[in-house]
Amino acid sequence: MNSLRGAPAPAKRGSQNLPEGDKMRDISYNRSAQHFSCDPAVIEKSHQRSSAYGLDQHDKPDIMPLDRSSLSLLLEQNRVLHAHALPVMETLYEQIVNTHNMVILTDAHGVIVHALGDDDFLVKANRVALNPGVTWSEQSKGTNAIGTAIAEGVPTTVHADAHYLSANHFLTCSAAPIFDYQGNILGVLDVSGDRGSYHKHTMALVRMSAQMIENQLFTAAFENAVTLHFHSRPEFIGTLVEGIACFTPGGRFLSANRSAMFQLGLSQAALQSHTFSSLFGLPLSTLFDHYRTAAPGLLNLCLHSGVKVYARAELRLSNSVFQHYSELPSLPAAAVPKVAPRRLSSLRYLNTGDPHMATLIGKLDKVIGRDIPILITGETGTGKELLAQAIHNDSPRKNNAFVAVNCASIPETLIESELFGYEEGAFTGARKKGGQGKLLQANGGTLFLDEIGDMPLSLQARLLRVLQERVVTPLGSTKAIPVNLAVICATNRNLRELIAANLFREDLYYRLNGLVVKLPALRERSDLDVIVDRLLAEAGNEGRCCSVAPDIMELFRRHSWPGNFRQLSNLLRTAVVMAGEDGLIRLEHLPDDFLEDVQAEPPLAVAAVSTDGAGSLEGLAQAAVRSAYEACGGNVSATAKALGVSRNTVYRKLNLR
Ligand SMILES: Nc1ncnc2c1ncn2[C@@H]1O[C@H](COP(=O)(O)OP(=O)(O)OP(=O)(O)O)[C@@H](O)[C@H]1O
Repeated sequence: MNSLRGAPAPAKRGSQNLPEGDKMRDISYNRSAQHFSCDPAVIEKSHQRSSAYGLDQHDKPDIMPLDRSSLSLLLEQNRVLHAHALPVMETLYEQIVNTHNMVILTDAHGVIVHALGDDDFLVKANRVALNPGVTWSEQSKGTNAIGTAIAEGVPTTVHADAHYLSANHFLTCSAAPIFDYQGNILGVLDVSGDRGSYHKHTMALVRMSAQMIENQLFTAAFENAVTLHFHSRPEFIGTLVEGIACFTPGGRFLSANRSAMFQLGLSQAALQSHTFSSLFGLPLSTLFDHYRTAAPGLLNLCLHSGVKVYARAELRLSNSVFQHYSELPSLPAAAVPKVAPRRLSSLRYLNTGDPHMATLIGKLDKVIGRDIPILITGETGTGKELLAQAIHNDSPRKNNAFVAVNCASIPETLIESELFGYEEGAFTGARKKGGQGKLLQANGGTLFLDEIGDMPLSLQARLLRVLQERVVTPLGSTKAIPVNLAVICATNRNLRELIAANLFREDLYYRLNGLVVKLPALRERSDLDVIVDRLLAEAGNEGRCCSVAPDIMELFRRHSWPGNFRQLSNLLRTAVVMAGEDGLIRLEHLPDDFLEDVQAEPPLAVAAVSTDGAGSLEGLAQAAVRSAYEACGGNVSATAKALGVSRNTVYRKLNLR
């Protein structure tokens, strides 16, 4: 049987033929169940069509399925739809199990591809053939949810005697079309059941499930694209209402789902002439830079309408595109893997040209994924935690938790329960249900023990046991729970000295130091220019580029940076704001305390800047303050505000007192 012959093409997405205003209404997610349930006008129109197809209400329905070879062809033709729909159908079925209902997937012509159902209803369903290979187009069965949803291109409920054929009056059915990214119907998701099982929320469930399948098909359709998930509320990212838009690696718009069109206020056709930067006012490279950081959060973007949205991007690019974007200025050719991974490496992001860092990353690359304990040393703010997160991100454990514990910041009395967890009532003040503990939270992932040198001796013994035996026994419990975790430790203290002073266990030290890497201090790094550019790009200046004046860069090179990255990053963030529209960071944009530190540094450090009196640092500072003072019409308070320094500093620099 091929009931499809002669059947009119399924409707496009309902909005496609509507004027612009109506399109927007359609994609505005009218959540009212009534909007789609058993609309009398829709049913009436469908009954007229059914009669025009020559059907009689008392006809016996055609329940013959396709023959075996046509059925396999049908399954093959709908393989992708079926693969994406199946998990969604199973979840939907879990919601309605034991309610005398079936979940049905059809192709674009209403032929059933797959059905899941309650046993008792299946018997009845068999009578009307809600089985694979049977068609439920309007031409074949008259008015019914599947066929009518296809004909109308909208979610449709057909209840009881709203069905055209009296043989189907015992049914209640809610169906939602599944569209591809061009608005063509790919198939229909339907829940059909005994009329007594009607529930007003069924349609909402079906529509949400169809939307879920659409979103999955949408992202799968753009294998080699940059996919942006966005919404004005961060909690909605990853949900059905998120906007999804795809771009070519060069930034050209490819396609958007309904929510994206609604949020952008543009139809699919209007979006075709857009690019990522025309829609979001930023170059696409912003995304690539953002995702090279070890722990990228949500992006803040601004739509061309001025609405602020949060976004998460997926950069599913081919190797060549990945290399184009990930090549770092100083990366030696030999260090670029022949076959680059398909996602951006966090470790490579940290390799900005300093040879010491390149060697360190090379060593880490070799041990990653081998569960060799890593000990990171280095001064405060050199990026120990960032490096630990990058190691985790590049490891096979990346999809599991990265749990960081700062051993110095947790009171000694709490660190045991914090790490090992506790049973209900293990100690006074213990939470009712007990606590899981960081070791168990990190199970399957990576545990980062920061400031390990500050871990109390008594706990060092317990930690050693966990690392040796790979089991955790929560406080107050006798049950040992197996754990599988990678351990990365960090310290800015000298553990050997602590061992000599009997403050750190030697056996634990040897357990933890599978590979010891020392992060260089910022003043020792040769890639300060690249680092400054990166931090400036991250600091952002409402889309404008910011740079550092050459004399200030020289100052940076000579500063000792006791706070390392933390200090530089904070300083630049403030300086970017102070520089404002100007975009060039000059002396007057640097904070007072930094200038004072620089002046207090040994003369050698300042000497290069101060070749003569006028060019001295103090001279530069005075000139900067004087020019700001003049620009502010001699107003000390305004000058101080403009420079971000205290009024006293202005007085001092200008010798006004
Ligand atoms: N390579 C880097 N590029 C950009 N930012 C960095 C880099 N390394 C560190 N930072 C930033 O510097 C700050 C300090 O980094 P992090 O906390 O990793 O340092 P740390 O060595 O663990 O510090 P502490 O010893 O004080 O705990 C963070 O804001 C981090 O994002």
